[in-house]
Amino acid sequence: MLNAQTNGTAMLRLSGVGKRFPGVVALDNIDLELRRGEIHALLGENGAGKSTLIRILTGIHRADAGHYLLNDEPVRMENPQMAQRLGVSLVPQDILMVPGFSIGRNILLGSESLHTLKDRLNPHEIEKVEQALSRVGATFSPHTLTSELSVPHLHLAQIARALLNPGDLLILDEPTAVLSEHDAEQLLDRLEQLRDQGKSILYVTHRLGEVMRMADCFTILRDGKNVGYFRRGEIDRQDIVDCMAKPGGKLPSECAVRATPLNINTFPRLKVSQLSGQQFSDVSLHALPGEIVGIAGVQGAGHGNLLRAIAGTDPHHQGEVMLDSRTLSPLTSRHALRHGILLVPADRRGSAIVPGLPIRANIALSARVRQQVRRWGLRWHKAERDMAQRYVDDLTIRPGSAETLIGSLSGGNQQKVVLARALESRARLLLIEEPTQGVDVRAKAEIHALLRQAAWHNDCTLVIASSEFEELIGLADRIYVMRSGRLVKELEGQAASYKAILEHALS
Ligand SMILES: Nc1ncnc2c1ncn2[C@@H]1O[C@H](COP(=O)(O)OP(=O)(O)OP(=O)(O)O)[C@@H](O)[C@H]1O
Repeated sequence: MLNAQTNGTAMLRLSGVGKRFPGVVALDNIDLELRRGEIHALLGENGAGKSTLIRILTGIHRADAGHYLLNDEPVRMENPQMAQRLGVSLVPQDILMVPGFSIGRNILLGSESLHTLKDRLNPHEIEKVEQALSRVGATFSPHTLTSELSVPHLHLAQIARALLNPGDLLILDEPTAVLSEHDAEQLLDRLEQLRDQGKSILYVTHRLGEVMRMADCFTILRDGKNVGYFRRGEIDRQDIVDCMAKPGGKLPSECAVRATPLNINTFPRLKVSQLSGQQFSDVSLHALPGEIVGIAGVQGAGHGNLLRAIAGTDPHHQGEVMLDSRTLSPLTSRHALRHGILLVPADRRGSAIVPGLPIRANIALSARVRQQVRRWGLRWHKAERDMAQRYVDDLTIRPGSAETLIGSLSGGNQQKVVLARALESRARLLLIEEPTQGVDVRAKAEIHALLRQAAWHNDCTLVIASSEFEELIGLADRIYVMRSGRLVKELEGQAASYKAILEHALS
């Protein structure tokens, strides 16, 4: 066990680490020191090299160059098991769970008792998992199958797994990207406790508020290079953004104003009446043509389930959904899609990309997109390429060619491609869960600009479910607050403050 005396000494030292992928230098000559009892923020735009560095530290990738000292001993991390043995714990960006197993088995994977029958945990193990789950605020049972849980719940379970027996070096890759503010807060408190116990924490996030609050030092990567190391107090939020951005890059304006006001006397594009389904009940709401409507809720509030039911992907028990004054019956995903309702789910990377296809083909996976780029009824490759390249440029997707395989993009850049597909589909109603999870500050502003453009200029109605309330305040014309499966408040204009949303979402 570490003690206060060892705090501040180096736990890990990297020098000259490099990694190349075909056509990309992902990491170039990186030096990094992680000290005991410190939270070290690793920051950078999408594609800067953060996940690659983490994969090297945890034995998932091998570095092409450089040295790695752990506790002053040179190591060559052969695989993730070795990293775990040496006390390096990881909360990955993607969900890494065995699909048919219960959450309990997934959390204990590799350390279950030998006497345990298949998929049966003994009472001691169940208690251990329950404690691990409750430590991160999760309320579901250890027996729940992974297939029954939402994406945020799966992430919470992964965090619980890493915190069960955290090694001396804990690495977290965007752990709060899909968590509600409440759960994120709880995690940050827990990390501060672990730091006080002498653990070293390497923390990757695009939520700069989090690291401004708790990080002791910051390393900033840009295009695979280490462009800055700062101690707390030496740098503020704006300096970080400036340091992360490529020279000459500019954030799109976030404070745009709608050119023509919404016509509140027109018939709603979407009208939901007394809809009940899995984890929500008796929901009535409406959205006008060209309106951006937010549904705010903490994780588990049911806002994601509601969106999926409106899109016909999840079943509903009662109530109806009308699009442009026509009742959608039957309310199936195929039917909804035919009428121009498109869902962008939270698990975009898991469910919405084909890794072996280029960006261009991934955007054109949607039949609605393919219709836009046809000539004389045939697929028109040039139009498809030009369309995809436009999004690559507008959303600064990197590497910057529409022909790049999507599987080789960083997580945030993959998210941008999935959103590009939704925007290009020219839907009448776009239902988006957590539109900017895992994307950097610049891309966030770019995505907001494109969403506004879709609503204001292309007459698309947007319903956005998010647990990031500040995002909704900046983006939505009106916000419904959802709590425990019910809409509890509708807020608009000045009344839609962060405090008001939080009060209704939690009380
Ligand atoms: N398996 C791979 N094959 C080819 N290129 C890759 C692979 N993994 C990453 N890259 C490339 O390496 C660079 C760094 O990617 P990385 O995932 O480390 O970025 P990141 O900083 O973690 O981004 P994000 O914030 O979006 O997660 C990117 O240009 C990416 O396209």
